[in-house]
Amino acid sequence: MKVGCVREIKNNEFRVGMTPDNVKSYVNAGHEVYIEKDAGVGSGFMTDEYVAAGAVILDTAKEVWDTVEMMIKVKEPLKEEYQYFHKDLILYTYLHLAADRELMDAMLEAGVKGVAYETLIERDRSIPLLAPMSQIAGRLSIQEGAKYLEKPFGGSGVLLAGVPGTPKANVVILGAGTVGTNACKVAVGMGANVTIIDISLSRLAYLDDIFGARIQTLMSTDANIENAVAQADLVIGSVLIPGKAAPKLMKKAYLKNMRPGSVVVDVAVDQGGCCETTKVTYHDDPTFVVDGVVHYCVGNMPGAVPRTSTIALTNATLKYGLQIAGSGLEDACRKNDVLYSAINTYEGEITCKNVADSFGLPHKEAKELVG
Ligand SMILES: NC(=O)C1=CN([C@@H]2O[C@H](COP(=O)(O)OP(=O)(O)OC[C@H]3O[C@@H](n4cnc5c(N)ncnc54)[C@H](O)[C@@H]3O)[C@@H](O)[C@H]2O)C=CC1
Ligand SMILES: CC(=O)C(=O)O
Repeated sequence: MKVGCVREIKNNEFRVGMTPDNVKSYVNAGHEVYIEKDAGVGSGFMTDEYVAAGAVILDTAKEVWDTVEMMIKVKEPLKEEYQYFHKDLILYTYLHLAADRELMDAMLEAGVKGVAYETLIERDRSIPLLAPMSQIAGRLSIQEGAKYLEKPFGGSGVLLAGVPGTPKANVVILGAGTVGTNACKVAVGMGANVTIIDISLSRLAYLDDIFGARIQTLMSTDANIENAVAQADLVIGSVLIPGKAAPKLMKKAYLKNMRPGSVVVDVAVDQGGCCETTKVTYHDDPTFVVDGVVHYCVGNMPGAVPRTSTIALTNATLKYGLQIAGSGLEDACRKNDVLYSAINTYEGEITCKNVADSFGLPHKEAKELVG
């Protein structure tokens, strides 16, 4: 199959869909690989490394889009990229369609086969193509939160760990999955008081086992969230219902109970965010203030540490990408039925129930359409 990747064009996005090592794996498996010139430079992968691995370098994104049968990206395509969509194109990337109706409509209109990293669910219910970026975003969320708590960045001037004789900062984490656990690890490591909230008691029990008395776990109820947030210096939004728009757990009214200069980092912004006041921000202007509370809502947080992120992401995407390229999407699904869960759009139909439900639209099961 002809596969390839282009340079990401989202604001301050420096990750790339394929490393030179990935190229070698595809070439060794008999595929042709096309890479846009300088696509990997932001992650420290130079064009001559791609050439040495066996890639054909093309000067423009258009040439790559027009050549490949499977496009391997990182972020959802932006409007400028919709012109390259066509029937039979396999688009293998993060899509987050529940937060982007325009993209979904463009993909449906063109008949694109959209394979979304974030909805590929393995047999053990893990989300292997989301997990590495969630690990990174979870760890970054505390780092960013700590920064925006600093007074010169608009924060309340609280140090997460405090010092002897002063209160530690209170960190409240909404969602105890991969982002939440990684945020918890860093916040505990930095010496903050951590409260973590989830609807899954088994998940809370797991965290209780891991962190013991160093954290407080709470069931996700409106009352628990409202009370915890009122005491919080830093709130991390990290809930997910795969494919679906995030539930708005953090109400606007709660902000008034928080100390001015407290910070909300809504990592779940890529699924629409779990705070009523969330709106998408970008790395070059990442925060805004509502009712005195600083909001950080960057949808591509791992793009800030692209070398680590690209390697972590492609470690996970390579295996499934080779399966799709090796047999074609349809046959690859028959051989590994886990792949059906990643197909969000297929020849003009929505094939992910949670995406369809987010817009009140019907869907068809990918298995029925693909066969
Ligand atoms: N902004 C960014 O750059 C990035 C954003 N993300 C996003 O972060 C979000 C979280 O991802 P993961 O941690 O990997 O998901 P996950 O599936 O590992 O964890 C989500 C957790 O949310 C919990 N949850 C669901 N509904 C809830 C509710 N009503 N109350 C409390 N908890 C609830 C689930 O039980 C689960 O434990 C996703 O939207 C993901 O796309 C991930 C990586 C980067
Ligand atoms: C998960 C995602 O969308 C990202 O890493 O940018």
